[in-house]
Amino acid sequence: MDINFDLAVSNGLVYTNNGLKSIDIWIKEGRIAALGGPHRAAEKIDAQGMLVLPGCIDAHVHFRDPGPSYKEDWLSGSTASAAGGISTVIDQPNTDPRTLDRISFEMKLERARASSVVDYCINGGPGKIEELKKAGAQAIGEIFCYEHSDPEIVRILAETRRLGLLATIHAEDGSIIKEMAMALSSRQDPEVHSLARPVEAEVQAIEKVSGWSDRLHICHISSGQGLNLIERTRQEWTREETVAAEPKSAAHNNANSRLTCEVTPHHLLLNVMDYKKQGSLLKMNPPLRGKADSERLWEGLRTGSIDILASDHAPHLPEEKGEDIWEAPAGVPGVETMLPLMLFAVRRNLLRLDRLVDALATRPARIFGLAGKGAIKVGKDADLVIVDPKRVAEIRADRLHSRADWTPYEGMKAIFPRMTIIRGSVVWDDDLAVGPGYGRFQGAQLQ
Ligand SMILES: NC(=O)N[C@@H](CC(=O)O)C(=O)O
Ligand SMILES: [Zn+2]
Ligand SMILES: [Zn+2]
Repeated sequence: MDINFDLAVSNGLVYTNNGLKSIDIWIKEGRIAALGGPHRAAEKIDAQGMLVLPGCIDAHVHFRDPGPSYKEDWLSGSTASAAGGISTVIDQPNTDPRTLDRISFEMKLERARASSVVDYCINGGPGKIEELKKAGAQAIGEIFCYEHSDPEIVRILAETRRLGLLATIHAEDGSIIKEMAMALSSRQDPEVHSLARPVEAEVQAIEKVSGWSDRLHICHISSGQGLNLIERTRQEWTREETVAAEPKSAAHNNANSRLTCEVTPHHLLLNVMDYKKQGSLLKMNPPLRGKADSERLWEGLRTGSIDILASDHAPHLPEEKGEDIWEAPAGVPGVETMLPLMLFAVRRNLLRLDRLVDALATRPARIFGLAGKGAIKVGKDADLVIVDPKRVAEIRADRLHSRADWTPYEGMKAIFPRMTIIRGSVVWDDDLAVGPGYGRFQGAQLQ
């Protein structure tokens, strides 16, 4: 028999579109070329006793490069990703300079090209949207609602929609935050951050943007009320669709796929009570809420009404975060711990494995238009995560790879992947196994 394939991943329990199967994966030229054998391959990875999942997509990371790269850069951020089973990231535009036009986009692209070890997409901010589209922006956003006036947001959403791009929204209304912050300015306890950015700010922003566009992705929802509003809006949009003269058929015209949303691990696993132990380290936007909110978010993730998990990996150094609660920068790291924490959640029966794969691979690939990614299927990129479901470990910041150098999940149990494979090459095997720049741009234009 000829050696037809470059690599075989054998004897694993493989997550296919038809469920978990004991099946061998045959890889050629970076793609999945066959499922099931027998065939012959130049190299073989024995995945006996392992789960083999599609490589995960983190649709929301802040890699700080170009910009304050002492907090993170493309190499450190992508190494953390690979170690956490993330094979593709989508980077956000609030870098320095902000990614608002072709020049700043290309500057970031060049840095990612030189350093990223995982595949990547780059979002454009609400600047020169047409230019950003041509440069290969995956989506526009996250659009920080609290940074813009209502008419500005209306204009940004209209232009984004006209150009056929997806608008991703950081839904917090600025006027509510301003008012609350003023009223609370004498308080110094960390909880004040959650009070100054109340649930109403999230609800109000979602309410507004969903009246201004009919295709939106809401980032990092934090509250039960926010989720309830998303669900109600989908129902309204569905009713409008049913009475519309032209029946809409394509999946993208369905109200459920026109209004999508994401949740972060921190809004699921942490709540305002955790300020007691971690104080201003837990300052992030949107802020932590009560336990009832987290429970409602878990429920939304389980039912699929929350489409995807995304980390909102927002690294800052602990010494910066320890400042006065009003002055501390907002954001927590999370790209490396997301899949491991959620695999442990599956073990605890908080989430089903099929929903986890849907939320970290299938749906992000669909929502962000990554046709070659998101499934173990012939023809797709051979992006695989190999997991030993029995290997439970405690999270320790000194074993993680982000320059942030701390984690809000210290001591929590998690299941880190054994190996991450991207386009048929082992990228992570308890250590980095490729050189800087292995990752490839997944944008529409410049592949
Ligand atoms: N989530 C955060 O608290 N901070 C993010 C920005 C953002 O996503 O809002 C950051 O870039 O630091
Ligand atoms: Zn945000
Ligand atoms: Zn963000």
